[in-house]
Amino acid sequence: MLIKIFRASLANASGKHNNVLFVNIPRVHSVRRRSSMNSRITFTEDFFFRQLFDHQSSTYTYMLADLGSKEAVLIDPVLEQAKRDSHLIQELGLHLKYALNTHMHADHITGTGYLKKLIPGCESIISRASGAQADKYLENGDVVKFGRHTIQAVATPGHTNGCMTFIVNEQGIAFTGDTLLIRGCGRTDFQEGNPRTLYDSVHQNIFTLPENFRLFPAHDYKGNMESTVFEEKNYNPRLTKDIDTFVNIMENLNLPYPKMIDKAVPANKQCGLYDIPPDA
Ligand SMILES: N[C@@H](CCC(=O)N[C@@H](CSS)C(=O)NCC(=O)O)C(=O)O
Repeated sequence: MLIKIFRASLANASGKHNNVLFVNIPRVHSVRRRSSMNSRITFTEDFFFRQLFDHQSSTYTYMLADLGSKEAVLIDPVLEQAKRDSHLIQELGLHLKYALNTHMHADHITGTGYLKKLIPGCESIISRASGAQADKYLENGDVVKFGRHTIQAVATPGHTNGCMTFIVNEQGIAFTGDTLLIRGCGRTDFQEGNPRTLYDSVHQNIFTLPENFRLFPAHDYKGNMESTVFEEKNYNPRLTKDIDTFVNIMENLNLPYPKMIDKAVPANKQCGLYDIPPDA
Protein backbone atom coordinates (compact mmCIF):
# COMPACT_ATOMS: atom_id res chain seq x y z
CA MET A 1 0.00 0.00 0.00
CA LEU A 2 1.39 3.35 -0.97
CA ILE A 3 1.36 5.82 1.88
CA LYS A 4 2.25 9.36 0.95
CA ILE A 5 3.44 11.53 3.84
CA PHE A 6 3.80 15.24 3.53
CA ARG A 7 3.92 18.31 5.70
CA ALA A 8 1.14 20.79 5.19
CA SER A 9 1.29 24.37 6.35
CA LEU A 10 -2.03 25.65 7.63
CA ALA A 11 -2.94 29.18 8.59
CA ASN A 12 -4.71 29.60 11.92
CA ALA A 13 -7.22 32.32 12.75
CA SER A 14 -4.50 34.90 13.39
CA GLY A 15 -2.82 34.14 10.08
CA LYS A 16 0.07 32.30 11.76
CA HIS A 17 1.16 29.12 10.00
CA ASN A 18 1.31 25.82 11.81
CA ASN A 19 3.10 22.77 10.60
CA VAL A 20 0.95 19.72 10.99
CA LEU A 21 1.95 16.26 9.96
CA PHE A 22 -0.76 14.98 7.72
CA VAL A 23 -0.65 11.46 6.38
CA ASN A 24 -2.62 11.16 3.19
CA ILE A 25 -3.83 7.57 3.27
CA PRO A 26 -5.97 6.08 0.51
CA ARG A 27 -9.45 5.09 1.78
CA VAL A 28 -8.44 1.57 2.77
CA HIS A 29 -9.85 0.31 6.02
CA SER A 30 -8.58 -2.15 8.60
CA VAL A 31 -7.48 -5.46 7.17
CA ARG A 32 -9.32 -7.13 10.04
CA ARG A 33 -12.64 -6.90 8.22
CA ARG A 34 -15.61 -8.99 9.23
CA SER A 35 -19.29 -8.44 8.72
CA SER A 36 -21.26 -10.24 11.41
CA MET A 37 -22.88 -8.39 14.32
CA ASN A 38 -20.55 -9.90 16.91
CA SER A 39 -17.13 -9.48 15.35
CA ARG A 40 -15.93 -6.30 17.02
CA ILE A 41 -12.32 -5.36 16.36
CA THR A 42 -10.20 -5.56 19.51
CA PHE A 43 -8.34 -2.39 20.46
CA THR A 44 -4.57 -2.60 20.24
CA GLU A 45 -2.89 -2.66 23.66
CA ASP A 46 -1.44 0.81 23.22
CA PHE A 47 -4.80 2.45 22.49
CA PHE A 48 -6.84 4.11 25.24
CA PHE A 49 -10.53 4.88 24.76
CA ARG A 50 -13.02 6.50 27.11
CA GLN A 51 -16.60 7.57 26.45
CA LEU A 52 -17.75 10.48 28.66
CA PHE A 53 -21.20 12.03 28.99
CA ASP A 54 -22.73 15.45 29.70
CA HIS A 55 -26.26 14.96 31.04
CA GLN A 56 -27.37 18.56 30.45
CA SER A 57 -26.89 18.42 26.67
CA SER A 58 -26.85 14.60 26.28
CA THR A 59 -23.44 14.98 24.63
CA TYR A 60 -20.77 12.30 24.39
CA THR A 61 -17.14 13.36 24.60
CA TYR A 62 -14.45 10.88 23.64
CA MET A 63 -10.94 10.66 25.01
CA LEU A 64 -8.43 8.72 22.92
CA ALA A 65 -4.77 8.25 23.75
CA ASP A 66 -1.60 6.58 22.59
CA LEU A 67 -0.30 4.74 25.65
CA GLY A 68 3.25 4.72 24.31
CA SER A 69 3.75 8.44 23.91
CA LYS A 70 0.87 9.38 26.28
CA GLU A 71 -0.48 11.82 23.70
CA ALA A 72 -4.25 12.23 23.96
CA VAL A 73 -7.08 13.87 22.06
CA LEU A 74 -10.62 14.83 23.06
CA ILE A 75 -13.48 14.74 20.58
CA ASP A 76 -16.45 17.08 21.20
CA PRO A 77 -15.65 18.30 24.72
CA VAL A 78 -18.33 20.30 26.57
CA LEU A 79 -17.52 23.54 28.40
CA GLU A 80 -19.18 22.50 31.67
CA GLN A 81 -17.18 19.25 31.69
CA ALA A 82 -13.77 20.71 30.81
CA LYS A 83 -12.50 20.44 34.39
CA ARG A 84 -13.64 16.83 34.59
CA ASP A 85 -11.83 16.06 31.33
CA SER A 86 -8.69 17.93 32.32
CA HIS A 87 -8.61 16.13 35.68
CA LEU A 88 -8.88 12.73 34.01
CA ILE A 89 -6.11 13.62 31.56
CA GLN A 90 -3.88 14.64 34.46
CA GLU A 91 -4.77 11.62 36.61
CA LEU A 92 -3.91 9.21 33.81
CA GLY A 93 -0.61 10.96 33.09
CA LEU A 94 -1.68 11.87 29.56
CA HIS A 95 -0.78 14.95 27.52
CA LEU A 96 -3.71 16.55 25.73
CA LYS A 97 -2.47 17.37 22.23
CA TYR A 98 -5.69 18.29 20.48
CA ALA A 99 -9.31 19.08 21.32
CA LEU A 100 -11.37 18.40 18.20
CA ASN A 101 -14.93 19.24 17.28
CA THR A 102 -16.88 17.20 14.76
CA HIS A 103 -18.76 20.42 13.88
CA MET A 104 -19.92 23.77 15.24
CA HIS A 105 -22.44 22.69 17.84
CA ALA A 106 -25.77 24.45 18.40
CA ASP A 107 -26.86 22.85 21.66
CA HIS A 108 -23.84 23.40 23.93
CA ILE A 109 -20.65 25.45 24.13
CA THR A 110 -17.58 23.49 23.20
CA GLY A 111 -14.97 22.86 25.91
CA THR A 112 -12.04 23.46 23.56
CA GLY A 113 -11.45 27.11 24.51
CA TYR A 114 -11.48 26.39 28.26
CA LEU A 115 -9.35 23.25 27.85
CA LYS A 116 -6.72 25.32 26.06
CA LYS A 117 -6.53 27.48 29.18
CA LEU A 118 -6.58 24.53 31.60
CA ILE A 119 -3.97 22.56 29.65
CA PRO A 120 -1.42 24.85 28.00
CA GLY A 121 -0.15 23.43 24.72
CA CYS A 122 -3.47 21.85 23.77
CA GLU A 123 -4.63 23.00 20.32
CA SER A 124 -8.16 23.16 18.96
CA ILE A 125 -9.16 21.60 15.64
CA ILE A 126 -12.31 21.86 13.53
CA SER A 127 -13.09 21.64 9.81
CA ARG A 128 -12.34 24.73 7.74
CA ALA A 129 -15.86 24.43 6.28
CA SER A 130 -17.36 24.94 9.76
CA GLY A 131 -16.51 28.65 9.64
CA ALA A 132 -15.40 28.47 13.31
CA GLN A 133 -12.05 29.66 14.63
CA ALA A 134 -9.52 27.12 15.84
CA ASP A 135 -5.77 26.55 15.94
CA LYS A 136 -5.87 24.06 13.07
CA TYR A 137 -8.37 23.40 10.31
CA LEU A 138 -9.25 20.12 8.64
CA GLU A 139 -10.12 19.39 5.03
CA ASN A 140 -11.73 16.19 3.79
CA GLY A 141 -9.22 13.30 4.03
CA ASP A 142 -6.81 14.96 6.47
CA VAL A 143 -5.32 12.84 9.20
CA VAL A 144 -4.66 13.93 12.77
CA LYS A 145 -1.84 12.16 14.59
CA PHE A 146 -1.51 11.47 18.32
CA GLY A 147 1.46 9.27 19.14
CA ARG A 148 1.49 6.49 16.55
CA HIS A 149 -2.29 6.59 16.14
CA THR A 150 -4.22 8.44 13.47
CA ILE A 151 -7.69 9.88 13.05
CA GLN A 152 -8.93 10.21 9.49
CA ALA A 153 -11.26 13.19 9.06
CA VAL A 154 -13.98 12.67 6.46
CA ALA A 155 -16.36 15.45 5.46
CA THR A 156 -19.95 14.39 6.15
CA PRO A 157 -22.00 17.58 5.62
CA GLY A 158 -25.78 17.74 5.92
CA HIS A 159 -26.48 18.56 9.59
CA THR A 160 -24.10 21.51 9.10
CA ASN A 161 -21.77 22.29 6.18
CA GLY A 162 -18.69 21.67 8.30
CA CYS A 163 -19.64 18.30 9.82
CA MET A 164 -16.91 15.66 9.83
CA THR A 165 -16.76 12.02 10.84
CA PHE A 166 -13.53 10.99 12.55
CA ILE A 167 -12.38 7.44 11.78
CA VAL A 168 -9.73 5.40 13.59
CA ASN A 169 -9.32 2.60 11.07
CA GLU A 170 -6.93 0.41 13.02
CA GLN A 171 -9.30 0.21 16.00
CA GLY A 172 -12.45 -0.15 13.87
CA ILE A 173 -14.24 2.89 15.28
CA ALA A 174 -15.78 6.09 13.91
CA PHE A 175 -17.08 9.23 15.62
CA THR A 176 -20.04 10.44 13.64
CA GLY A 177 -20.83 13.71 15.46
CA ASP A 178 -24.43 14.71 14.71
CA THR A 179 -24.35 13.29 11.19
CA LEU A 180 -25.44 9.82 12.24
CA LEU A 181 -27.07 9.23 15.62
CA ILE A 182 -28.04 5.80 16.95
CA ARG A 183 -31.21 4.89 15.03
CA GLY A 184 -31.46 8.54 13.99
CA CYS A 185 -29.47 11.41 12.50
CA GLY A 186 -28.81 15.08 12.99
CA ARG A 187 -31.63 17.47 12.22
CA THR A 188 -31.34 19.49 9.01
CA ASP A 189 -33.58 22.47 9.72
CA PHE A 190 -30.92 25.11 10.61
CA GLN A 191 -27.17 25.90 10.31
CA GLU A 192 -27.00 25.09 6.57
CA GLY A 193 -28.75 21.78 7.14
CA ASN A 194 -29.72 19.82 4.05
CA PRO A 195 -31.36 16.38 4.19
CA ARG A 196 -30.21 15.27 0.72
CA THR A 197 -26.61 16.17 1.58
CA LEU A 198 -26.84 14.33 4.89
CA TYR A 199 -28.29 11.22 3.25
CA ASP A 200 -25.45 11.13 0.71
CA SER A 201 -22.83 11.73 3.41
CA VAL A 202 -24.05 8.78 5.45
CA HIS A 203 -24.54 6.41 2.52
CA GLN A 204 -21.25 7.28 0.82
CA ASN A 205 -18.92 7.74 3.79
CA ILE A 206 -20.29 5.87 6.81
CA PHE A 207 -22.34 2.96 5.44
CA THR A 208 -19.36 2.07 3.21
CA LEU A 209 -17.16 1.39 6.25
CA PRO A 210 -16.74 -2.27 7.28
CA GLU A 211 -19.96 -3.48 8.91
CA ASN A 212 -18.27 -4.34 12.21
CA PHE A 213 -16.95 -0.82 12.71
CA ARG A 214 -18.33 0.62 15.95
CA LEU A 215 -20.04 3.99 15.67
CA PHE A 216 -19.98 6.64 18.37
CA PRO A 217 -22.29 9.65 17.98
CA ALA A 218 -22.10 13.08 19.62
CA HIS A 219 -25.48 12.62 21.32
CA ASP A 220 -28.00 10.11 22.44
CA TYR A 221 -31.31 10.97 24.07
CA LYS A 222 -32.45 7.44 24.93
CA GLY A 223 -29.52 5.93 26.82
CA ASN A 224 -27.83 4.19 23.90
CA MET A 225 -24.06 4.40 23.89
CA GLU A 226 -22.81 2.98 20.60
CA SER A 227 -23.85 1.24 17.43
CA THR A 228 -22.22 -0.43 14.43
CA VAL A 229 -22.27 0.17 10.70
CA PHE A 230 -24.21 -3.10 10.33
CA GLU A 231 -26.90 -2.04 12.81
CA GLU A 232 -27.44 1.42 11.33
CA LYS A 233 -27.46 0.10 7.76
CA ASN A 234 -30.17 -2.36 8.72
CA TYR A 235 -32.17 -0.73 11.51
CA ASN A 236 -31.87 3.05 11.24
CA PRO A 237 -35.52 4.08 10.77
CA ARG A 238 -34.60 7.14 8.69
CA LEU A 239 -31.53 6.20 6.69
CA THR A 240 -32.71 2.77 5.56
CA LYS A 241 -35.41 4.56 3.53
CA ASP A 242 -35.01 5.86 -0.06
CA ILE A 243 -33.83 9.46 -0.31
CA ASP A 244 -37.23 11.05 -1.02
CA THR A 245 -38.85 9.31 1.94
CA PHE A 246 -35.89 10.39 4.07
CA VAL A 247 -36.29 14.03 3.00
CA ASN A 248 -39.98 13.87 3.84
CA ILE A 249 -39.20 12.47 7.31
CA MET A 250 -36.63 15.20 7.95
CA GLU A 251 -38.96 17.97 6.79
CA ASN A 252 -41.60 16.84 9.25
CA LEU A 253 -39.60 16.21 12.44
CA ASN A 254 -41.00 19.36 14.09
CA LEU A 255 -38.27 19.40 16.73
CA PRO A 256 -38.12 22.31 19.19
CA TYR A 257 -35.30 24.80 18.65
CA PRO A 258 -32.27 23.85 20.82
CA LYS A 259 -32.44 25.83 24.06
CA MET A 260 -28.80 26.98 23.94
CA ILE A 261 -28.51 27.80 20.23
CA ASP A 262 -28.40 31.60 20.52
CA LYS A 263 -25.57 31.41 23.03
CA ALA A 264 -23.77 28.31 21.73
CA VAL A 265 -23.31 29.24 18.07
CA PRO A 266 -21.63 32.65 18.67
CA ALA A 267 -19.43 31.06 21.36
CA ASN A 268 -18.49 28.09 19.21
CA LYS A 269 -17.59 30.37 16.30
CA GLN A 270 -14.75 31.47 18.56
CA CYS A 271 -13.82 27.93 19.57
CA GLY A 272 -15.70 28.37 22.85
CA LEU A 273 -13.49 31.26 23.95
CA TYR A 274 -16.56 33.43 24.49
CA ASP A 275 -18.02 33.55 27.97
CA ILE A 276 -15.48 31.21 29.53
CA PRO A 277 -15.85 30.83 33.33
CA PRO A 278 -14.08 33.67 35.20
CA ASP A 279 -11.77 31.30 37.09
CA ALA A 280 -10.26 30.11 33.80
N1 LIG B 1 -33.51 19.36 23.00
C1 LIG B 1 -32.14 19.63 22.78
C2 LIG B 1 -31.77 19.55 21.33
C3 LIG B 1 -32.19 18.27 20.68
C4 LIG B 1 -31.75 18.34 19.23
O1 LIG B 1 -32.30 19.08 18.45
N2 LIG B 1 -30.67 17.61 18.91
C5 LIG B 1 -30.03 17.76 17.64
C6 LIG B 1 -28.57 17.58 17.82
S1 LIG B 1 -27.90 18.90 18.77
S2 LIG B 1 -28.12 20.44 17.52
C7 LIG B 1 -30.53 16.81 16.60
O2 LIG B 1 -30.04 16.85 15.50
N3 LIG B 1 -31.51 15.98 16.91
C8 LIG B 1 -32.03 15.05 15.95
C9 LIG B 1 -33.15 14.26 16.52
O3 LIG B 1 -33.78 13.55 15.75
O4 LIG B 1 -33.38 14.35 17.74
C10 LIG B 1 -31.77 21.06 23.20
O5 LIG B 1 -32.66 21.86 23.42
O6 LIG B 1 -30.58 21.32 23.28
